[in-house]
Amino acid sequence: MRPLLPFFHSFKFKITATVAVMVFVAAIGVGRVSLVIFDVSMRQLLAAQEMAMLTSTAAFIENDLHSKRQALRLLAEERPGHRVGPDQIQALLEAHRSLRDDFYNVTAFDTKGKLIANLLDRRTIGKGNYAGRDYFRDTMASGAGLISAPFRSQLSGKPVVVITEPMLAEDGSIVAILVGAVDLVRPSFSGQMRELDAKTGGYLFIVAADGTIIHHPDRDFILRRQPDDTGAVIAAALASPDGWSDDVLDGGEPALLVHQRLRGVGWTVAVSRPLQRAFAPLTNVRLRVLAAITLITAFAALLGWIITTRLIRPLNRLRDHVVAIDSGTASLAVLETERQDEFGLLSRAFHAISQRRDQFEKDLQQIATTDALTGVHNRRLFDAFFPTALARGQRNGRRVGLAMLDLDKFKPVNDTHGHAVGDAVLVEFARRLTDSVRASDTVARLAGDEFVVVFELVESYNEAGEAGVLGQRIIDAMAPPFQIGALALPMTTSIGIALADIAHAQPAEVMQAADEALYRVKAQGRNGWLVHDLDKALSRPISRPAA
Ligand SMILES: Nc1nc2c(ncn2[C@@H]2O[C@H](COP(=O)(O)OP(=O)(O)OP(=O)(O)O)[C@@H](O)[C@H]2O)c(=O)[nH]1
Repeated sequence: MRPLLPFFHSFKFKITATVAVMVFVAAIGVGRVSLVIFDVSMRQLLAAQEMAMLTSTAAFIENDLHSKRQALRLLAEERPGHRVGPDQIQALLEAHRSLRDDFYNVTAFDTKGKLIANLLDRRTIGKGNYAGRDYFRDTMASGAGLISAPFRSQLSGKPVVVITEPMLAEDGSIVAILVGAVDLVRPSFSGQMRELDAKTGGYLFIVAADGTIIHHPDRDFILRRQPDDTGAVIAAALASPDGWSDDVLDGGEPALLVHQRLRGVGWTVAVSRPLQRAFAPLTNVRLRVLAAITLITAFAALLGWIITTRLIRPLNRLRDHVVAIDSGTASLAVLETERQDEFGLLSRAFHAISQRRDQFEKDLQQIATTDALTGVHNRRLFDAFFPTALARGQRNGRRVGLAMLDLDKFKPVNDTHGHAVGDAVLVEFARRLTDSVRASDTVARLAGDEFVVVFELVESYNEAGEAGVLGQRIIDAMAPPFQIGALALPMTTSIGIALADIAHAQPAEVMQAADEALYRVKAQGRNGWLVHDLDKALSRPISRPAA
């Protein structure tokens, strides 16, 4: 399993995370703005709905009041005869008992304010005087019917509004005033209003222009003027003829208030709904928007992942190429792509850098393994190469030979002609040595005037002979004097050759054998070669005297 940490550090993950975060932020932003717009529109829509319902309720109440006035007016016009007395009016009222559908009670007063008829209770006739009542005085003064302000009835003790209608004589003078009382606790329109209350989850109330409550679901509020609990709501309802607001506190809770004024009577009908319930659909929408944002973000992350995976494919290929080149399973050529995008540029740049580095490594290798003076291999290369050459020979069944060479009497050259001439002699020696061996043989300078040649023998049945040929060829190559400037220096070399044993030979052993052979040639007068065969079958050291 791949470790998790590199995954989180991966370019793909970072891009995907960036895309997801950007989409999330954008979705949140768009979502919020949309929600605000939606919220405002929704509030306006809800308020408009409420207003439409309220308008129909207001129309219903106005119609109801109108029909009540109409009923009283018709009654007033049914004046019984020329001389109208209390008994006739009482009889008239009792003949229209259906008035109780519209009114809690209907009474009649004479022009002095004396009660002369009572549909509900005859016994009160003649008792009390109502001349001081506003509705009586105003009706007498104007000669026209009216709808009173709300008050508590002296007769019934109920909170009422009364509708008045003067009964006129033929000459137009007022004979009596008919008064229909509407019970505010049980008005005939209350059924309609209760229905409205239930529908809205809030409540409906009616308030007079002076703030006196005419209708309220809490009966204790009726006839009270702006009680503390609902004061703010009532003040807001009275503030304008009609409209809505959603920043009113009703009983400490934010409420949506919609209100409309009844033109005929100046009352205000209003609905108050707790905002939380009114805007419950908004909460649902918010949750849905949140779910949508989560889905969009997840989708964007997935899309980002897929796209990034596709986009960075060339980068992965480039990485694979670099890994393959590094492990030696591919050549630098795989980096030479035709792509024209950034990955193509990067790949070609890698190719150029790698080529330069390769060349540099080769140069470095060359410098590290070449003898600076003579240009042949140096000791470092020999030390690394010789054991592998031996092993390869053992694998292939080919014997390996090692010739160890040392210039004879080189010190006097230095001493006599100087170090520079000595250097030139070494260079010339190396050149002749290289020319006299096969291209497949390896020449190296170990130190000072010591050189070696590593060679693989071809004629396996006559290795010693072949080695001798090589030795002699080198001796012959050195025979002509070394021409160094004007100097012609006669130089010779001594050569010790060791033939490695195929089965067992170790580098040190072979080197020692070659060294011993060289020592023996030196001891025998130099300028010659000697072969030392390490093979058990050919244990007899073969030597040839120097020519
Ligand atoms: N010019 C020059 N001389 C070097 C260099 N390296 C070593 N030498 C000298 O090479 C000489 C090697 O001398 P030897 O091999 O010990 O002695 P020789 O005179 O060759 O005697 P034999 O080998 O016994 O014949 C020494 O004088 C070193 O100072 C070099 O790079 N350039």
